[in-house]
Amino acid sequence: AFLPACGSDEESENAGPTDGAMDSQIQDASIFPSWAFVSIAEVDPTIIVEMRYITDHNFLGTPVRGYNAAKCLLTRPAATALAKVQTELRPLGLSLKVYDCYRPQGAVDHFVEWAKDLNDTKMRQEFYPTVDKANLFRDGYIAEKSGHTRGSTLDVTIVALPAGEQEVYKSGDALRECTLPADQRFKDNSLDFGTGFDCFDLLAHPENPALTGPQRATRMLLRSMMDKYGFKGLVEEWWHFTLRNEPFPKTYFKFTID
Ligand SMILES: C[C@@H](N)C(=O)N[C@H](C)C(=O)O
Ligand SMILES: [Zn+2]
Repeated sequence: AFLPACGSDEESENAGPTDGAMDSQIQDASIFPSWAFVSIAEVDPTIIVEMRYITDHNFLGTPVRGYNAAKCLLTRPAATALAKVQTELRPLGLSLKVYDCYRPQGAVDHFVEWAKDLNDTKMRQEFYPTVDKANLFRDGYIAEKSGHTRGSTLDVTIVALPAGEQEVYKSGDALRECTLPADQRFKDNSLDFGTGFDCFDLLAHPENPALTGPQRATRMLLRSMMDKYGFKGLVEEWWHFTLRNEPFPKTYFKFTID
């Protein structure tokens, strides 16, 4: 049987504990461990799921390997903690919306292959308008060993209810910079966090001083709610969170999302 890749070199914000309660139980990271993972829809069906990497509307401009179903899979402790955040947000007329959850290692490998082709800048205008493609990994916007692959990391935003309409992206549509004001960039139904999702830019850094007061407050709301239930943010991306006490801090899973 395949033994999972293990190691601790990962995005610095995501360094987990040195050992995980469940790591030693993993036999084969290529097989879906249903005892350890769950679809968020089964835990809280009110959380909006908009898995971007199964679509063309992402920084590659093409569906990513390993995403065969639009499911948000998370480890059970991460899913339970996320449902608690949702329970606090709902009475405020707000809901979480997830863009990415568990990410198979094959998908990360696809990101790495894409990054090597510096001529493929199809989606640059929207997703990394000011950063050289060659620097996206170096600058911390994408990780070769990602917390997502350990199953307790997710990309998430907040939507006001009832959820507003969204634009539908079709391959080849004109792109607009993710750093533009909310009424000029891609029309997501998210609250205004100052940038779009997967906006690889200094403006996506949670503490960027150029944000307006309301944008800062929206980021603080998400971060404080996620923090309250055990998630830690990332310095480069306002949407990315990892469960601090993640059950598999050393296991990079390979199973596909089916
Ligand atoms: C690619 C982006 N959504 C993301 O999740 N970035 C972090 C750094 C990662 O790849 O783990
Ligand atoms: Zn992420």
